[in-house]
Amino acid sequence: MVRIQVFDTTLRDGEQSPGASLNELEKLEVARQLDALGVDVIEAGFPAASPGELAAVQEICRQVRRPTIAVLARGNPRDIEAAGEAVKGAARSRIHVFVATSPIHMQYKLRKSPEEVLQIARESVRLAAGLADEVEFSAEDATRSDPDFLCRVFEAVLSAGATIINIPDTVGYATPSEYAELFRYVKAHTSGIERATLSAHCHDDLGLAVANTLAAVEAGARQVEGTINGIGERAGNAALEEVVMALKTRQDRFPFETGIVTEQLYRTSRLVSQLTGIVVQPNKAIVGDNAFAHEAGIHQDGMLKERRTYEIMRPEWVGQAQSRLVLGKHSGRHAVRHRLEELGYQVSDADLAVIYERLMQLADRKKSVTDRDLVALVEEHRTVSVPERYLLEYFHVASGTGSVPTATVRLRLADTGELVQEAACGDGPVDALYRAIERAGAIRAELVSYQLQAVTSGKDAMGEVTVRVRDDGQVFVGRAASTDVLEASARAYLQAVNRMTYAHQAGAEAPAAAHFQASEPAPAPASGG
Ligand SMILES: CC(=O)SCCNC(=O)CCNC(=O)[C@H](O)C(C)(C)COP(=O)(O)OP(=O)(O)OC[C@H]1O[C@@H](n2cnc3c(N)ncnc32)[C@H](O)[C@@H]1OP(=O)(O)O
Ligand SMILES: CC(C)C(=O)C(=O)O
Repeated sequence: MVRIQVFDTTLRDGEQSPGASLNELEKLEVARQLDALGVDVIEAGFPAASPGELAAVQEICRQVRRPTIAVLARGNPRDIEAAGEAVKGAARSRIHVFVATSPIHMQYKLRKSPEEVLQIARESVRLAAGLADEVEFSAEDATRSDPDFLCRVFEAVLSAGATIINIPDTVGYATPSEYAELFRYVKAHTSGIERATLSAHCHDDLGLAVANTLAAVEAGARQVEGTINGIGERAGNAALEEVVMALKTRQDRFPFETGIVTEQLYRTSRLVSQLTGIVVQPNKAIVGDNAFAHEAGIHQDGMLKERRTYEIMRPEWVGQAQSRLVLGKHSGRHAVRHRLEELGYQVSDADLAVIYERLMQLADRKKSVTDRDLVALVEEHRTVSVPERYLLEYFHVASGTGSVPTATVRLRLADTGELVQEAACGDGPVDALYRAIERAGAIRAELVSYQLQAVTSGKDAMGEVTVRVRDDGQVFVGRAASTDVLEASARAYLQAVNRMTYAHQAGAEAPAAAHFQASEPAPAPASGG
């Protein structure tokens, strides 16, 4: 199978991302990881830029021996000699010479005529050819260059010793069909081009870098250039992990192989992100945290039945741990049941219906629902196993500095359907709430303890309230969780009271899990709350 060469320029073009500069040790660490990833060429830097850059490249050449080490140079003797000096210790070296060929670059930036540019390109490549194992030539801004002039330049550099011809879309201007057409044109109109490897180097100004790279491969490119996480000048370069996985996943379109150990992609992405400080967006293809996460119920159901319904790649292929079914307001019952089973809970359809409804209410209030949230809902539901006499219809609590906490509560009495409403003041909002509940339901219970704990962290964390009430020497427990701690407090209290009432009515003890003997050491009662 034909092999596509993977040219990684994270340490050169990637490092041109604002704020992404790496020191010598960091560059070496990335180079080692790129070696483990299996790239064919590491473009390690631009030696003429600074003595530190030159030293970093020299160290990479000494220590990273499998891949070819390339360095970039402008078309002038100073840059090319620095490049030669930098890579002379490499196991296999490449000098990458570039000269701009578009009218706008030649006229305004280089201030040179096309003939002068052609001459510079030829002489530079000739000089470089004597200083490294191989020379790559890039016609900067090729996609805005005159194609016939481009072919003349390529013929000149091929005869001067270049063996890799790069056709960069420097400013991310091309569309996929145009870029492919340019490759076909160059192949058809440049004599000697068949001896060279054609290379694609795309920028992402219009978000087309990966698409353009793949189009170039279809049109004959046999080297792809890019960076990890797509970092690079301006909007960045083609993301190598995306290019490589497109080639691997769509073998029907791209019957090629690469030397990439794809299982190393995620780890490489994390390292580059950590060292450059450039965060990977969660929805980033291949290496983003959500790349294999499914939130919508229909998708989750499909995934559970057959993962290929919604996944074209396995997360393990790219080194991501596993697919995730994220619980949230778009989740369906299949996914909730599945997660519960993974957490060790077998639930009946009726139980699932209740837990699902509570989960949806929670998801409306909370950005993400965690396993701990789900467990809290299940535990709360499991303890609500007696008929409820008092049902909470409504509550309102007013409290603040310098005011008397006041609560209004409306309960429905299950046996008669009657609605009862009362208000009360208290030492604190919870106290006021509990007094209002007691009045509305004509309830007599001694509050033994009140405990509030956060189930998860963050501003939208669920608070879980556990309440113990005592009557006739027996202690009854109620527990409820909600993002609103007052709501959790009201529901937990009513749950304990409902159990107590049930125990009295039935003339028997409430279910074992639902009460404790009075002798159980209980936490101290809440004060004021
Ligand atoms: C498309 C790309 O990504 S190209 C690579 C970009 N990378 C870098 O620029 C690496 C970091 N750059 C640097 O450290 C510095 O810019 C250096 C050391 C390269 C040059 O610094 P300076 O000598 O101060 O020049 P400066 O950067 O201000 O200007 C660039 C000069 O190079 C010239 N130049 C640009 N490209 C080329 C080229 N391919 N061949 C020859 N000359 C070139 C410009 O015309 C300009 O020349 P002038 O001074 O005669 O007008
Ligand atoms: C030097 C070349 C390859 C480049 O980075 C570009 O044109 O974008």
